[in-house]
Amino acid sequence: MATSLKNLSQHSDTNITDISHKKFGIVVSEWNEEITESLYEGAVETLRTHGAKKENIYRKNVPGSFELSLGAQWVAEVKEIDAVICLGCVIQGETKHFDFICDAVAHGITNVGLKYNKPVIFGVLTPDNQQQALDRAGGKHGNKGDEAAITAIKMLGF
Ligand SMILES: Nc1c(NC[C@H](O)[C@H](O)[C@H](O)CO)[nH]c(=O)[nH]c1=O
Ligand SMILES: CC(=O)[C@@H](O)COP(=O)(O)O
Repeated sequence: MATSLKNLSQHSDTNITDISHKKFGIVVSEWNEEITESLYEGAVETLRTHGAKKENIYRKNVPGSFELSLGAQWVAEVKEIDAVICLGCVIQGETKHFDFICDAVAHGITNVGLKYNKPVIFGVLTPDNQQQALDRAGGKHGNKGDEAAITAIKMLGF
């Protein structure tokens, strides 16, 4: 279902796992910082609301979304980390660069989760423009960071 038809921050709180002792790594791209900081705030707020301890949430910055995969690997290889959330925003430009980044980061993040057998969540916005990004980073369509955090929690409960 398209995000425009649902809210990223509306989710069922039923069957949410006890995460009071779980440790989360959040990898944040510094490109489009205004957006990614909002995603980060949404993710942390959601984790804390559902019981995660502040001291169990670790942040790792990377320059851009293309670097999220390696950043996720550096975090996922730490055995104490239970789940990794990757946050970024890749905005379409004039060239195919957008496609290459999005493809690389989607595949890269997937491979890290499979390699380390732990949830590595794709919290990357891929909008056509800045307004679409703002709408999904705490705007009218909710917050992708919130959605990513809920996804991590649900995966820990499976
Ligand atoms: N244009 C965007 C980028 N570009 C930078 C790449 O992610 C990468 O850092 C560079 O190609 C060097 O490897 N990154 C974003 O996250 N968002 C963009 O809109
Ligand atoms: C997604 C990007 O890397 C973007 O900033 C590149 O813009 P352009 O395709 O106009 O070079």
